[in-house]
Amino acid sequence: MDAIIKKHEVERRTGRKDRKYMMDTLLETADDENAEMKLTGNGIKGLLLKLQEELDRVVGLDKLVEDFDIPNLSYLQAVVKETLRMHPSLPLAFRKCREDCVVNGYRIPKNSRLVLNVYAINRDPNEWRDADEFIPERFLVNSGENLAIEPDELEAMKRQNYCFVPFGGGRRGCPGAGLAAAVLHRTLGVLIQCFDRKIKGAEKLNMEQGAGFSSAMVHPLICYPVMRVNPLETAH
Ligand code: HEM
Repeated sequence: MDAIIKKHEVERRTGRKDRKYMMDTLLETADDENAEMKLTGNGIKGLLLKLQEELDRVVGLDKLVEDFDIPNLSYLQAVVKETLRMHPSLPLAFRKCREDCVVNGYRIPKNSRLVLNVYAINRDPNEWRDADEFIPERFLVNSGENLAIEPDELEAMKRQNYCFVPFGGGRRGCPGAGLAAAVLHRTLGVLIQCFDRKIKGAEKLNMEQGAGFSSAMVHPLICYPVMRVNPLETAH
């Protein structure tokens, strides 16, 4: 993989290229400093305070977040969705075409290998307002964007015209989506409920995402947890 990336990088930089492949698009995105919103320390602080306010109001301070609390934590759900939209763990999904077909005017011959660019679909500027900005509010019911959180994830995706596909879609869509969502909400909920955090280098925080087949950050985020409330103690 390193060799393929290197070859594309060399060809791109020396202008020796007559065709553009998906790898080139991914490399361009990695190079473009405007392609990724850089969340500031203050931006993250405001977001975390909003999450803590919701958790305190809905769950309280004397018990941990539980599964049955999740439907009432709309902002937490919106943050998880917006994170998966901007940073899908698998930015590409793969298919093989079983018969000749035409999609959007493009003829796709039988047996073609297809790579679906989940990253680009989730940030399609025709579907998303300010597509490269982290705006969890877009998923809230009153956002006016018709992307509101719905109990039936697959139905919601269909209505959104498949513009939000962090778990892929169709028959080979991720079968672990429900489990992943449950674990993400509960884990993130408990972490934010119980801890504040000190971010190393918060003043020049950079959320830039690297190129590649998993969504690693270019600059790893290092946080130190600071106990905020301990519901396990408060309960006794
Ligand atoms: C945040 C967590 C996760 C994300 C973002 C994610 C995303 C994805 C994506 C994009 C695909 C490809 C779907 C497609 O080609 O249409 C996939 C496939 C798959 N995922 Fe996940 N996944 C997650 C968690 C999980 C978990 C927890 C499990 C199992 C417990 C799981 C099991 C699978 C399996 C077995 C496939 C292959 C399905 C097939 O080829 O038919 N995933 N996942």
